[in-house]
Amino acid sequence: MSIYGDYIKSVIRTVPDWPSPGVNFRDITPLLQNSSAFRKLIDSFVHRYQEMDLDAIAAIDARGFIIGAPVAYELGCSFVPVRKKGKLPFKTISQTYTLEYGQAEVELHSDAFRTGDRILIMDDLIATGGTMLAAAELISRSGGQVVETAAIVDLIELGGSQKVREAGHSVFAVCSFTEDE
Ligand SMILES: O=P(O)(O)OC[C@H]1O[C@H](OP(=O)(O)OP(=O)(O)O)[C@H](O)[C@@H]1O
Ligand SMILES: Nc1ncnc2[nH]cnc12
Repeated sequence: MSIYGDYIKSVIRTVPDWPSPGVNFRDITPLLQNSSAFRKLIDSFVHRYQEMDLDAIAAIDARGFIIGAPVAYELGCSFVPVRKKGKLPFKTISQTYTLEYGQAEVELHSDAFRTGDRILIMDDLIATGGTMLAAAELISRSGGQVVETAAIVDLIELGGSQKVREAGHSVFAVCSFTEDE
């Protein structure tokens, strides 16, 4: 959690029963609309990672791009998109993962990193952890070193961040939500 964690959390909106009954959707659009909150969010990440000697930020399609690009710009490191299947034009490596219903696939350009590059993976939110784990697997397979995985929100009760940690990766989240919040 960052020093701005409680404030950032207070500007995230919960939309009950969206996109389906029983889901509490954690909507970051009010946070993005609030320039002061968005600046604090990006500054939190920059502060945490400025001494970590990162080579690149690998951000996950689509909401991960919103935070990954400004953080890469501020840190002066590369920005690498981890995209949903079928969006990247060059040679790709891909990783399938399990969603609540069915499977999905993320892809990375095969020349995105050099062996040993220090990579931070960024996404807006960790729920079951499937997306973050698939991205980490892709980075590792392409020779990158996953320094940390980072998100704005951790839905702790869904167990995703725990799974990512059990796979050997460090996890940083600016704030977290329990189901009843
Ligand atoms: O931890 P998980 O259970 O894998 O879920 C988290 C992922 O789900 C959401 O993305 P979504 O696939 O809805 O795509 P979007 O960013 O394009 O909205 C979110 O942005 C994360 O990437
Ligand atoms: N509850 C949730 N809120 C926002 N994004 C999500 N992605 C997966 N689960 C989510």
